[in-house]
Amino acid sequence: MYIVTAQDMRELDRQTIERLGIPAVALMENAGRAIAEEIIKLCRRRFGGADTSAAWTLGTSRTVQDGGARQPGRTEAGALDRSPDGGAYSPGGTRGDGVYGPDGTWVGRVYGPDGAWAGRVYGPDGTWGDGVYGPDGAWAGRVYGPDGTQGTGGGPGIKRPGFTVSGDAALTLGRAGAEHWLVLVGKGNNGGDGIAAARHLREAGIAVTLVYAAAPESLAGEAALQRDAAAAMGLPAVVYGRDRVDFAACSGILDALLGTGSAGAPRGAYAELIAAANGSGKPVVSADIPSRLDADTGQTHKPCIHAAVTVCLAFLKRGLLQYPGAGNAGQVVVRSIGIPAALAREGGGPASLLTPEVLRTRLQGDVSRRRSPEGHKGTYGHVLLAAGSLSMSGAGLLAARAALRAGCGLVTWALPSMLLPYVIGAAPELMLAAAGGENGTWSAGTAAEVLRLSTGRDVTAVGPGLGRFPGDQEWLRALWEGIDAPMVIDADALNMLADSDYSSWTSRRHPVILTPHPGEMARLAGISTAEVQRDRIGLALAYAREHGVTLVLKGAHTVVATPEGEAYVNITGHPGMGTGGAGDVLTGIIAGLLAQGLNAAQAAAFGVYLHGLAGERAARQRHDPSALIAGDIIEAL
Ligand SMILES: NC(=O)C1=CN([C@@H]2O[C@H](COP(=O)(O)OP(=O)(O)OC[C@H]3O[C@@H](n4cnc5c(N)ncnc54)[C@H](OP(=O)(O)O)[C@@H]3O)[C@@H](O)[C@H]2O)[C@@H](O)CC1
Ligand SMILES: Nc1ncnc2c1ncn2[C@@H]1O[C@H](COP(=O)(O)OP(=O)(O)O)[C@@H](O)[C@H]1O
Ligand SMILES: [K+]
Repeated sequence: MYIVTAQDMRELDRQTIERLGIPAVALMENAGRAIAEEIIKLCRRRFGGADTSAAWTLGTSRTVQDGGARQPGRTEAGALDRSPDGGAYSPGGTRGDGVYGPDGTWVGRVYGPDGAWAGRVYGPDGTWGDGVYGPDGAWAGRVYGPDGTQGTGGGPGIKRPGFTVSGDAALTLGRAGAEHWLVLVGKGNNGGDGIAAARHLREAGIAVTLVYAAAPESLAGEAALQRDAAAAMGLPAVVYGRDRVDFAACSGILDALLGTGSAGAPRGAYAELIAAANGSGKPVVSADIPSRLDADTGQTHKPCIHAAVTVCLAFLKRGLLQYPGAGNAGQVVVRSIGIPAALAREGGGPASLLTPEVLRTRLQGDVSRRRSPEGHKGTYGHVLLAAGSLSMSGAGLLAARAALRAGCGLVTWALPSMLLPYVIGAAPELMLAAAGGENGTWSAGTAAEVLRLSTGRDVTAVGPGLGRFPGDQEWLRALWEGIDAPMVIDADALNMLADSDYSSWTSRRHPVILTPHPGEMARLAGISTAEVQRDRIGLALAYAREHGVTLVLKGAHTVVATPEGEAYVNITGHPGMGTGGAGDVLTGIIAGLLAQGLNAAQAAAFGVYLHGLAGERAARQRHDPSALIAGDIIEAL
């Protein structure tokens, strides 16, 4: 899934319209339909799947895969469901709508292999009874078996006749009459998308009222065409500031005020409508992006819409992945509107969301972690780790153990000799090597020993728990220039780099992966942490390209950027991972993957993805995610 800037989007739009000859209004129609469909899904979800109108077409079920393991909580194909506890799976991997957890709370819905909503729950034998009831006795919806049979009263299925007719299930809502949506319309194309959606909602029997932020006469182009079509259909419309808008009476709000063409803080009526929508307590669905979120950086202007769902059109916008904006977007659903992905590829490969599919296809990585039947420890590579000091020996231990759990064959951990007796036995699988440092700290003179130890090793990782010491920049330079294998550089070793003019060092034959958290990134780039966070994707891309390194900019939605100008944004992981040592674990994982032969981009991307997944898994095993500690991530790998 591609991630684009507003400028990329305008260019892709232009090419679709000019090169392919697809009229702009056709794209807007597609956008409107997609938004309406997502609103209808939201309406169904709100009633726990009790809506039966679409049930007469059969959904399919799918198993959500994450590189081999089933992954509850992430709907991969369309929706970025960030709730780690979003779904319940049957042993067969199917999940239904209206599924209730043991505590009586609704746990979510299921998507089929084609990305279509499966809608209902299947029993282990493939049949389903007429009603599924939650623990509180409320009816949770009806279920069809994979063969199209539907049971009654919990009994086995009744075969339906061979001839069936189905309607437009995606635009059908059984209890549509109970809904009334306000559609907030800006004067640009975002507003045009909203009006097109309103027409489709109306067709589905949902009452809509258009609320124009500006005089309707100010709309131009395709948006004006939509305005006229809506008027010709008799859609009720009011103008904010002139007519009364009753937020209390509506059941939901479509935010089509401002999209990728907007800039700065919202003005006048726009600001008032955004504040009123946020304060209404009603679910808000945003068209493309929440109004006044910066589509490129994720910065939010005041006020900015807080959406329950964002229906992002064509391609994922960068700002939807970057905080704070990501926190305003709710569930993000990316919907096609007829702009071919091939155009995005031609345009030089923008950033991608890090999914198993992207790992396999764009990065061409083997994410199976398969072992060869005739493999042995030598097959899977040897990591040398230079890490740990008296007050931070645990950082080295975490990184070393994580490398082993990532599957590499051997790990040698070089550490100050004074610490050696204390860590012997802490992880018996490790090999230990003393590298100077009688007082438990590193010294510049240990460079020669680390270089000697690196000979014949597949990768060297330096940094976790290293500390700073006199002459450390020259120490790192010696390793940089002398180690004839890929390197992973983390923690204090990054601070050494930040204090050095390392672009003047002899360039390396083998790749370097830097894994800074935002504070370390700030030092590397010579800017403030706030500036780093302002545009993480843009900064990572620029830094990786300029310095010829693979950069892993850590933090929520870690960005991996390559020297060739590609970026990957990861969405596995969760806030429980904000705990000391979690980054050391990542360093170990990436080094372990490099040792097994993955290239720098593959190891960084797959490492970040796995690290997040393991963190999610580990958190589920705790009573509360905040109890997670870094070692748990290793155990969950
Ligand atoms: N084929 C297509 O066309 C496709 C279009 N698509 C859709 O179009 C959207 C982009 O549309 P867009 O470029 O028209 O810009 P948009 O976001 O509606 O806003 C511009 C308007 O807002 C105004 N305005 C700006 N800043 C403001 C502020 N701070 N406070 C208040 N007002 C402000 C500005 O007014 P002005 O400053 O000119 O007075 C101008 O009138 C995109 O997000 C997607 O939804 C997609 O479906 C793909 C196909
Ligand atoms: N909110 C979050 N969501 C996802 N991942 C997170 C979150 N907070 C922290 N992490 C991950 O945890 C790790 C923390 O690394 P770092 O700050 O270097 O910790 P340490 O230096 O203690 O090892 C990073 O990989 C980061 O991406
Ligand atoms: K919007």
